[in-house]
Amino acid sequence: MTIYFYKVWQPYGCFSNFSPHCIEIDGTHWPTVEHYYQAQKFVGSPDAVIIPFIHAASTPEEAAALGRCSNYQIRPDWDLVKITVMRAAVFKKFMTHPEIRQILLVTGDEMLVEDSPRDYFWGCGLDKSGENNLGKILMSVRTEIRQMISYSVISRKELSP
Ligand SMILES: Nc1nc(O)c(N)c(N[C@@H]2O[C@H](COP(=O)(O)O)[C@@H](O)[C@H]2O)n1
Repeated sequence: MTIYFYKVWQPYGCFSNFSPHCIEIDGTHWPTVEHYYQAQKFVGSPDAVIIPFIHAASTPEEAAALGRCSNYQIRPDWDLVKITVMRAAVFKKFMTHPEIRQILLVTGDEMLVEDSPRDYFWGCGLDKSGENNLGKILMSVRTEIRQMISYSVISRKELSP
């Protein structure tokens, strides 16, 4: 059975990048994956001054609005790096928070799909034909964490709620 997720307050809302699960990457603390992801659009760009404002945004929605503002110039290699950037952040989120790691692992081998009606890249889009790259990342993170458990890189005990 395919598992659809989208908004934070809906079932499996912890799979959304807008969920309130902080991450630390390269020594910087980010309130959500969305804050980190949106800020990375401007690393090395002429508009890098926007990064601290995205970092300080009071909600992920605000961070996303700043990151999507067409007045600011995105780094030229963004399309090449955005999947790698997103995967690193999503992996960090599920390594940091054992309670949602457990939710992810309990989905077994089910297909995970971001049910965004507008986003055909990260989600499946309105007609479900989208690329679902966020769902693919979550499934790949799930596989990686499972492998780490079987190699005992993280202990089974650590996975107990
Ligand atoms: N929960 C949620 N609410 C929204 O309004 C969304 N658009 C999304 N999708 C996420 O948006 C991010 C993509 O942003 P860009 O289009 O690249 O600026 C990404 O995190 C999607 O998962 N989710």
